[in-house]
Parts: sequence; structure tokens; C-alpha cells
Amino acid sequence: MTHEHLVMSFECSYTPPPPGDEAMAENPFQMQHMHWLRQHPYSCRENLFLSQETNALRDELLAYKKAGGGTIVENTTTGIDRDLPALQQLAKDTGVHIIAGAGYYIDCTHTEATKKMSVEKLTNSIVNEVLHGADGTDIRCGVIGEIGTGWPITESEKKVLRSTAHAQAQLGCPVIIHPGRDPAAPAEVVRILQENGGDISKTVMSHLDRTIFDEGELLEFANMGSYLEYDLFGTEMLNYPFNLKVDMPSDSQRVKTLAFLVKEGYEDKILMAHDIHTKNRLTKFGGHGYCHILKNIVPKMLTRGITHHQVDKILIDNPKRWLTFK
Ligand SMILES: CC(=O)NCCS(=O)(=O)O
Repeated sequence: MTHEHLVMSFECSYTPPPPGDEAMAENPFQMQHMHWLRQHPYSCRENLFLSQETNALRDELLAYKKAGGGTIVENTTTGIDRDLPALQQLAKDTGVHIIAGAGYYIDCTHTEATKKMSVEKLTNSIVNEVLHGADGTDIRCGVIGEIGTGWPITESEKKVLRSTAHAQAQLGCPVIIHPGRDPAAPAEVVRILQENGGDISKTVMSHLDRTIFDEGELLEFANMGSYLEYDLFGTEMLNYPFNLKVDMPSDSQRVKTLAFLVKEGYEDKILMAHDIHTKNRLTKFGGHGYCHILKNIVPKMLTRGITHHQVDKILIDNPKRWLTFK
């Protein structure tokens, strides 16, 4: 799984509940509220603290391993409470390989100090997180990202993107991007990375499920050469609070898009994940957990014209190639 979170907080994305539902936000984790939480995951503060669930995560990872999972790329970067010692402990306890992410999340999580840093300083900090260790530890990150960008991309985010490209040019390492919620956002990010020496063939564009809907636009973007990640499997909601114009697809629609991309020749570029970032998606709280793709989505893919060989490419070969330093 190339895009998950195990220990993070998503407080930066709190969204007040819809009118009339204010009280619901205070009393979240009861059976009768599970549907409400799926529809409004960001409207209950407690739901945003995955960082409080380390014990549950140990069980989640053991279940993931039992279902055939070997590795998770943990995309938590500076700004959403990365906790590398906790990740190291989870990896030791469960035997699941956890690859940590270097760099910075979206603008609203950049501190004043981060905003003042030069591109050179930001580059050095990212390179240091990969080569020597991050957050005052000797635990080294294995990818850069998820690098957060919004729409339009802010000046501070552009600086981080330039630094990401410079760091990637030095290290030959994998990069993963969180794009803004506009169909034009992924291509704009790729352009900035390219102009600054980034290697697009080793870059993942995340969250395409909520970003590009038109098939022609998707193929145009795919032609730019990045990995194409569908990473919100398990997320089904009517009103996507971060962009009400977006109709969040169902898992069936996601599988249909993957089958389309395979038919168009992009089987070597597709990646998949759940991007679990709220508590309600853990099995402890009635959610789908980290095994959903392996247990439920893969069998569905096989019934929709994607072969076993192509599934292996998407879940094993493509992640392996992306994660290998050049
Ligand atoms: C943690 C994170 O950034 N998740 C992405 C959620 S989104 O709704 O696809 O932007």
C-alpha cells in the first residue's frame, strides 16, 4: 500500500458539522453514529486523532500481514504530527515494513519558520530527513511526501515543491504528491517539479479519485509520466466537504477507472491504497481497515477484466520500482 497513515492528526482539516448536527460531533463512536461518521468524518474532532490508536494499529497491521500485506508507505509529513519512534515500534512489533515520508504537508500547516526558509534550506532539511534521520531521531525516511499542495498552489507550497525536486535530483529517491482539489492541479505540480529537475517517472500523483474525472483529461495527465494513484478506496461519501463540486466515487467506480487505465496501457503506472487518516476507518470502529483492498477490491478487479498478472503489477511491481532509489 503506497499511501497510508498509521500515526497522525488531521486537526488542520476540521470542518464544523452541518446545521442541526452539532451535538453529534461530541458523542461519536457509538454504533448508531457510524453512518454519520462516514458521511462527516472531518466534523468530529476526536475522529481526527489517529495518533491515539497505536494499540489498535498493531492489530490492524497484524491483520494486514495475515492477508498478504508486506509493506506500507506511511505518508505523514511535517505538519500533521509525524511520529517516527511510534512507526518504528509498530514495524518491530508486527514485522510489517513501514516506509516513512520526508517533507512538508499543505500550506496551513507550515509554521512561520517554515514559510521563511529558503529553497536551499528546505532542500537541505528534506535531504537530511532521508540521509540522516528526521524529527531529532536517527530514523531515516524512505520517500519524500506526501508533499501537500492546495489549489491554487501557494508561494510556500511552491517553495516546498522546488525543494522536493532538488532533493530528488540529489538522492534519486521516490516522491509522492498530495494535489489540490482541481482537475488542473496535478499537471501544475508536475510542471513545477519538472522545471526544477524532478524525476516525474519516480513521482506519484495521489488522490486522483477526487481530482480528475474526465477520461480525456485523465489520459492527458497520464501522458505526463507520473504514477497514477487511486488511494481513497473505502471512502464513500455523498458530500465531499473539501470541494462540494466533487462527487466522491464509489469503490466500484474506482475499479472501473482502473480497468479503463489498464485498457489504455497504463498498467505499469497504477498504484492503489486506502489513505486511512481518520479513526472511523479502523476496524476497531467498524471501518474497512488496511485489508480492504486485498480482501475485497482485488477479487472485484478480477471480475472486471483486470488479470492476476496486472493486479500483481499494481500491488507489487509498480510500488517496488517506484520505491527503489536510482
Ligand atoms: C491525509 C490526507 O491528506 N488525505 C487526503 C484527503 S483528501 O480528501 O483526498 O484530500
